[in-house]
Amino acid sequence: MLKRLQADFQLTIVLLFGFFSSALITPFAVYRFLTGNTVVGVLDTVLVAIIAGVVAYGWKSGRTERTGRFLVIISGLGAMMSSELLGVVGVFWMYVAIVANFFLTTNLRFAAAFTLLIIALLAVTGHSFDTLAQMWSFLATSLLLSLLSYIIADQYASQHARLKHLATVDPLTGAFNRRNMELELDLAVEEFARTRAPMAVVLMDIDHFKRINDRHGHDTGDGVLCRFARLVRDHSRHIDRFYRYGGEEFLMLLKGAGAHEAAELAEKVRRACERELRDPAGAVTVSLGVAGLRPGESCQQWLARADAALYRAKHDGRNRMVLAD
Ligand SMILES: Nc1nc2c(ncn2[C@@H]2O[C@H](COP(=O)(O)OP(=O)(O)OP(=O)(O)O)[C@@H](O)[C@H]2O)c(=O)[nH]1
Repeated sequence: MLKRLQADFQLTIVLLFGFFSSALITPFAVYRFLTGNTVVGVLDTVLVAIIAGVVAYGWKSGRTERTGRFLVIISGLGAMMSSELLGVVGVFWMYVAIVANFFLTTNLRFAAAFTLLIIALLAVTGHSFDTLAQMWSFLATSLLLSLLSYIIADQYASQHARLKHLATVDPLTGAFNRRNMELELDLAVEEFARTRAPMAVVLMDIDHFKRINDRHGHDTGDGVLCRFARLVRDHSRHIDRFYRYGGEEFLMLLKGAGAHEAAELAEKVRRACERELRDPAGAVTVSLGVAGLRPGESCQQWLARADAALYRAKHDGRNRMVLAD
């Protein structure tokens, strides 16, 4: 669970929002029932149940962004409902909804548009306010809070993206680094156990790379690594994850693809390298080992089979792809 939260910060926000909003609304629901306000009590209970259901959906499906947007709509409608039913006392919940909206989704335009819509609806209908002064105060403070929340969320998102890039990407080749690879492979094994959607890895190793360094220098070696990384990206799907495993060894994780589909991609990459990857002395080739994830297999066992396949590709003469047993 911790690994998933570490990899998906948006999911952490969704879970925290779900937990704290339910924990805060539940005592109010009980209070409404005890004081005879059954309608609001029932609505609060339904709201908590919907939030819990949506958060559970997000956790199970992994569709964090969609879940966040559902929660934006639910929290906005919930705050509007409480304002309409309870009057100015209920309006306080609008402030919680406004701040939450800008952090539950990364689509800040959607958050801003929806927030402005509910603020406008509440102000225009005017039922929730006892005086015109209250309505204008709400309008001014809620718009100011929306603006500040937007600015902070926007700043936070760009800083988070920059830090994430630094922490997860290999600066030379632009591939994801090994730390990120280990985390995502573990998550892929968990996802496979949950959904049974096929997963495969392709382990790739540039042939005689030491010779390139020795003959032409380290900078030429670096150039070959970069061109290789670009070639692999050009020949893979945008959902495939490409990591630098170490040195001149790389790994591709293919979600939703079985071993044979992965083997086709690996063969495409091999042929592309043979055709297009060059050092000053001529063609540079690559060897590849492919393994589909099997039920009950651990991450280490999966990688060991891909590694054994790569070893066979090297042993059988290099510049070839081998599918693991
Ligand atoms: N230029 C460059 N070289 C690197 C980098 N990282 C590792 N290497 C070199 O990659 C070479 C790997 O050599 P080996 O593991 O012997 O493999 P190889 O020569 O490719 O031989 P085979 O894999 O058996 O075909 C070593 O000489 C490392 O110094 C890097 O970032 N840049």
